[in-house]
Amino acid sequence: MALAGVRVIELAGLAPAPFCGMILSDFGARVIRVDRTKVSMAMDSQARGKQSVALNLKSPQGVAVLKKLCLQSDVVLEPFRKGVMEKLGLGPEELLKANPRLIYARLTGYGQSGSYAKAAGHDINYLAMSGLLSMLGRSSEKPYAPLNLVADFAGGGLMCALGIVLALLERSKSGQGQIIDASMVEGAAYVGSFMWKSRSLGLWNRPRGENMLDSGAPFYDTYQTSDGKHVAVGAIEPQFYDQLIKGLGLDASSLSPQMSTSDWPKLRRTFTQVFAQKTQAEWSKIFDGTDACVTPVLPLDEAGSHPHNRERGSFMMDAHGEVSPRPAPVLSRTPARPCLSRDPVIGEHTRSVLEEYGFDPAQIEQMLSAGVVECNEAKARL
Ligand SMILES: C[C@H](CCC[C@H](C)C(=O)SCCNC(=O)CCNC(=O)[C@H](O)C(C)(C)COP(=O)(O)OP(=O)(O)OC[C@H]1O[C@@H](n2cnc3c(N)ncnc32)[C@H](O)[C@@H]1OP(=O)(O)O)[C@H]1CC[C@H]2[C@@H]3[C@H](O)C[C@@H]4C[C@H](O)CC[C@]4(C)[C@H]3C[C@H](O)[C@]12C
Repeated sequence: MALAGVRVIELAGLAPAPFCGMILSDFGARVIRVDRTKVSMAMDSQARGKQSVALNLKSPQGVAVLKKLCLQSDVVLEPFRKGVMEKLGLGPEELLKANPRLIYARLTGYGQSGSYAKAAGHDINYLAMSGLLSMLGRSSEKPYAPLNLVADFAGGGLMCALGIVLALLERSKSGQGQIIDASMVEGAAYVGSFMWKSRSLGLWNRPRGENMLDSGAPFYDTYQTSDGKHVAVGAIEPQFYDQLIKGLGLDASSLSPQMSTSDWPKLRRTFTQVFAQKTQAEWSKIFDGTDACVTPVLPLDEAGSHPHNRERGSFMMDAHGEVSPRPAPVLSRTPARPCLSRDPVIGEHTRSVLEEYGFDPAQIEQMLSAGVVECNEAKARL
């Protein structure tokens, strides 16, 4: 796998950093998640392939353990508010001095500088600060955050993984590590570069929800079908739009021109009425195999069984029968090989990892009784 041999220490966080760690793990990195002690249940739903070490970083010995782990690792990934790691004596200066090859990835909302750097926040706040949230939502409605996809995952976890891979690539030439300041505001904004750079094309001149790609255009929207399901329509180019009109059984000469924005509400009403006359499956029968750009809106539990996705194996099932997306993209020689067994129990690998990183059994026992570390191998066997 592409990242085989790369060792990552991931400090347990909420959603973006776990996703970043899971990507690295799916593509072959060894990811050790450092959890807090005295936590009853792991809240990391993106723990695939990771190991868990439970370590109390509020004790000097716990900090020393983390330093030792980082000394023999390639990447440390931290998801805390600015200043938390420094307060623990685990700041980048300290860790990079000990291991100059270390890649120190800091995944935060607002970045490591600026007046918001220390403020709490979540996806919706970062998306708002990126400028993008102002563009999301239907006409005459307030801005709407599309789940926590854009800042937490696209601009956060994924962008941080890109930073780590870039830093690993660069290290193969320079031999040196570096610090990654991954701000979700900036990552989200960067993912949205098209929106900035296409303003000159007039793509966003109209109010929110009234432009071509923000649900303003009737040929770029979703419609309800007679069985209460939905289809997605993305027929932008004239040759594809013609096929949409044909599939809907409409007469093009009786409709206003596709790009006549003032006629869009009327056209939308027509499309709404027509789509409501057949079931989703009936529309699929009509549009599959055409270039009309009409697809069913699939719920999560149907996406995996759609023939196209099944043919490609786009979704996979783990040992517990849970279906989730196969890692993307697909690399021809060194594809991801995601772990299919269960997620780790908190502290399941404390003992084995510490032994591997050079702690002797007596030291581990002492740390266990002092509450510096926690081992839960037994719980994992239940
Ligand atoms: C699934 C839900 C997730 C939703 C995602 C949400 C939409 C997001 O946007 S996530 C992105 C959040 N932002 C960031 O990650 C940016 C960077 N980070 C931060 O800004 C902050 O970390 C913070 C704002 C996110 C959190 O601030 P906080 O003050 O809590 O923490 P920090 O200042 O960073 O300091 C960390 C302190 O912890 C110490 N630490 C760390 N590791 C250790 C260790 N190993 N040992 C000892 N100490 C450690 C560190 O030293 C710091 O200490 P100090 O403060 O003293 O310096 C989930 C969101 C909410 C969840 C639910 C909720 O938790 C309630 C229930 C809990 C229950 O257990 C399970 C069910 C819940 C309902 C739970 C369910 C889900 O998980 C959630 C819904």
